[in-house]
Amino acid sequence: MSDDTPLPGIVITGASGRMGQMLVKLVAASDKARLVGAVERAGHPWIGQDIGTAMGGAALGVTVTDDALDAFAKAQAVIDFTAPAASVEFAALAAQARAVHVIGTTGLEDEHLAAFRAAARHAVIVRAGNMSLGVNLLTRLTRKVAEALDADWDIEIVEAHHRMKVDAPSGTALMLGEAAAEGRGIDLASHRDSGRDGITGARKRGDIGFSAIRGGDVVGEHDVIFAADGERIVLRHLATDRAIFARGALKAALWGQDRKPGEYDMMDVLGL
Ligand SMILES: NC(=O)C1=CN([C@@H]2O[C@H](COP(=O)(O)OP(=O)(O)OC[C@H]3O[C@@H](n4cnc5c(N)ncnc54)[C@H](OP(=O)(O)O)[C@@H]3O)[C@@H](O)[C@H]2O)C=CC1
Ligand SMILES: O=C(O)C1=N[C@H](C(=O)O)C[C@H](O)C1
Repeated sequence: MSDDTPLPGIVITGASGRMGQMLVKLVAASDKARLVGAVERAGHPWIGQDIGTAMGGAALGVTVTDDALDAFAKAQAVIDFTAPAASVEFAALAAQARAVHVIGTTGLEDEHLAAFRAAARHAVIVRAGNMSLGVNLLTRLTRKVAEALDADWDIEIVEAHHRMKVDAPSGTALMLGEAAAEGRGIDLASHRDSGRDGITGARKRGDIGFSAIRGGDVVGEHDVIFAADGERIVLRHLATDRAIFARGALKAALWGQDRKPGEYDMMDVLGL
């Protein structure tokens, strides 16, 4: 007997971006979901074109639009790797359309998080600063190691990304920092040390330090360093292909179907 339930329809926002194009290709090729929309900002040169041909490939039968609500109304999920203000706007529209909203956007401030919280009263939001299996596992390991070590072990997080990245520290570095702080039983906000420059004074015991490298086409590299007198532990994740983030996001969009409204993360999706 065949199952006639249609596959979940997915809209990609920021469809011309690095992650947007990766997601368009992944969803269009998937046998678990359908690509039903591609959204870009008003005035973008791709508006009105088929997303496949705009990307330089075969037509995919989906026209790029700037009417997000109209696109979301035809979808079961929205995958959104754009910019903080855009993701806030999309969260309200996805909630209105009752579509699952998967948010990969980073560089978020408290005001953006509050807007997501409000939208999640009406719809499912799955958000993570990193959607890859490897980084989410690293996050768990970081928490575990931080739990086992006291403040004689200085925690430093070093990240490297491509020259076009606009936010620092990366969303992943902050995720790792939160996990380290949780493991140690402290609050990250009052122990965060990012942006050292000049005569900074000696390192403050118990702080969690962040350093960011930007250059070339680095997809994403994260080290969590636990440094004590005479020894160091380094936990490392290297991303060499953005497909890892796209695969995680699609998994989240499918996982979110039929869940209760609320905020979820990749730990929920991956069962970690
Ligand atoms: N959570 C994760 O696993 C990952 C998260 N990211 C995060 O995803 C985000 C995007 O990264 P990346 O793809 O490299 O960035 P890009 O700059 O390549 O892409 C962002 C896209 O979003 C579009 N956009 C911005 N504002 C709007 C809007 N209001 N309406 C519609 N489209 C809009 C941009 O259009 P325009 O060019 O016209 O501004 C652009 O096409 C970043 O925050 C990054 O840190 C990235 C990888 C993995
Ligand atoms: O901007 C990127 O490229 C990435 N952003 C995310 C982050 O800020 O951590 C995830 C990944 O590292 C790539």
